Amino acid sequence: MKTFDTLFAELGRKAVERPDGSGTVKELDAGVHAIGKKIVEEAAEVWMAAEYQSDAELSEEISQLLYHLQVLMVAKGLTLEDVYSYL
Ligand SMILES: N=c1c2ncn([C@@H]3O[C@H](COP(=O)(O)OP(=O)(O)OP(=O)(O)O)[C@@H](O)[C@H]3O)c2ncn1[C@@H]1O[C@H](COP(=O)(O)O)[C@@H](O)[C@H]1O
Repeated sequence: MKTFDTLFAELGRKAVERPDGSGTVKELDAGVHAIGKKIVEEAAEVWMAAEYQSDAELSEEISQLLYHLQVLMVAKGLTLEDVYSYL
């Protein structure tokens, strides 16, 4: 099963290798402003799912929010340690 750390490593590789068809590359190219908007959108979907949808749907929305947060981390050049140091 993929974890937060293994997904982050995968996204870092995508950013460097820039494979065709990667949604991550497309999102990175769109820039921090666009990524930030996606994060806000996904956060709202998490909120709504928590109030009105199933646990499975909530879990999926949370996974998408985590993904977009990771894309922002890659876009800004942050490492996992940068974030973990505040946990
Ligand atoms: N975990 C994810 C992941 N979670 C969410 N998303 C993207 O986030 C978006 C989900 O947003 P929405 O629910 O709003 O769906 P949508 O409205 O149809 O999406 P858009 O129209 O905004 O693109 C979709 O575009 C998904 O492709 C993800 N895209 C990729 N990954 C993983 O990231 C890795 C790299 O992916 P690629 O860069 O695409 O190869 C792979 O392991 C993927 O499984």
